[in-house]
Amino acid sequence: MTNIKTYNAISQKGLAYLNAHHYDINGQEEPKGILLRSQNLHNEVIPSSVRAVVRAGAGFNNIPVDTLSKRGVAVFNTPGGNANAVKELTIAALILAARPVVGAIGFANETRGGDVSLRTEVNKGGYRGTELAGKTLGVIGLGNVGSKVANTALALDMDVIGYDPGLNANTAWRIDRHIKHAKTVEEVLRQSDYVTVHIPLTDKNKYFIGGESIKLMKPDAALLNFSRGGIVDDLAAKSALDQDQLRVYITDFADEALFDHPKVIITPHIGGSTVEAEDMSALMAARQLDNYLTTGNIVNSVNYPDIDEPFTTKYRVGIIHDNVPNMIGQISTFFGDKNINIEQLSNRAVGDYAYTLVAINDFTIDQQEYVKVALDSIPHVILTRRYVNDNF
Ligand SMILES: NC(=O)c1ccc[n+]([C@@H]2O[C@H](COP(=O)([O-])OP(=O)(O)OC[C@H]3O[C@@H](n4cnc5c(N)ncnc54)[C@H](O)[C@@H]3O)[C@@H](O)[C@H]2O)c1
Ligand SMILES: O=C(O)[C@H](O)COP(=O)(O)O
Repeated sequence: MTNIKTYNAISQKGLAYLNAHHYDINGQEEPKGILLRSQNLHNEVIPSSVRAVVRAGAGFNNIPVDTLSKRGVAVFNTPGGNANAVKELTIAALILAARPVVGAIGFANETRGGDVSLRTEVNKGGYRGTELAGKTLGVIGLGNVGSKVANTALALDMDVIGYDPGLNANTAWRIDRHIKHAKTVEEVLRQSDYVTVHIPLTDKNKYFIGGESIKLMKPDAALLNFSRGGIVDDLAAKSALDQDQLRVYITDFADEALFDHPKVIITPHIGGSTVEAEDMSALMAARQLDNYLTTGNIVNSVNYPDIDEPFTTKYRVGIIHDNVPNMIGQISTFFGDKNINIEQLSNRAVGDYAYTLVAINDFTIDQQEYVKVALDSIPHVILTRRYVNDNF
């Protein structure tokens, strides 16, 4: 059986899917795949047997993607699998930023003894809040999470302004037409009463919201970070709170520097922690992993191009290679040399890498051995794998 190594608590739905498809979970064999959530893989030794690493979740900054790409290991995530969960918690955070709910609960518990209702009624004035309706929400990053937050905020009668230079024709349709599109992040920061960040942690996005950005915000604005620690400069946020340049900071990422600050609310990275989101992300991850290992189809990869074709021939050969000229010519020549008929050839490239999937019906053992050696000898080929269709 093919062994899959897991890290973190992976929902039973995903594990059951793999079990039902004849995988062993954390068995004795060298693993062919790794399934994980937030475990930091940067310092782990990843066995040479591993062909795929799948993140049940959105953020993949915990995975050494560049190193794995050079080794021919496909890395996947599960976009959108937990977006609704993060949206709901972000909306809760907006309400916590508008109404002093946390303090009010503490106050209610302190009024025990004597005439409770009289004391709460006399003193509740200290817990008056404001309403979200009519205020402006700035959303930085309008991907799976940000687009849902933005659309929901409209339903709360907020005005919404969004910023995402990476939107394309496929992703822009998710966003309600009443959302104003900002050309610069500065526009969002200046105009918003609430700013929420939903972007990945990359080298470019490290401290995307720092001291200078916070200075552009209204002094009574609220800042929300349900993306990743390190996207907002927590020390800059703390300093702005201390100098009344920011009203409240709510983050899903604990930081020693922020503990016990009266204007900070910290949650322990629970944005995606709902039963539904964990089930959905694990199931997506398990399906994508099985699909890749058994058919060579790549869906939701973060390092290689997606190719998702029905497996209608007896064999396929998947070739991961650098995105350089003349690869398809060289690959098909070797098949032609041995008189192997190619039924279909799919090729896509993204960034530095490309993927070629060759579909074949008649493929003798001799031909298979020749093709493997020949393809591996082509400069810029990173990995070749053969897939056999059991249903054929
Ligand atoms: N708190 C949690 O538990 C939790 C759960 C899910 C996701 N996340 C985090 O939230 C991030 C976003 O999740 P998602 O599912 O929406 O991802 P996504 O990939 O669907 O969307 C990210 C969007 O950010 C945009 N973007 C990237 N850099 C930007 C920048 N500098 N300025 C503006 N836009 C930028 C991209 O174009 C993309 O549209 C994830 O990368 C992850 O780190 C956290
Ligand atoms: O990027 C994500 O999907 C979230 O941060 C969720 O992380 P988790 O799987 O560790 O809860």
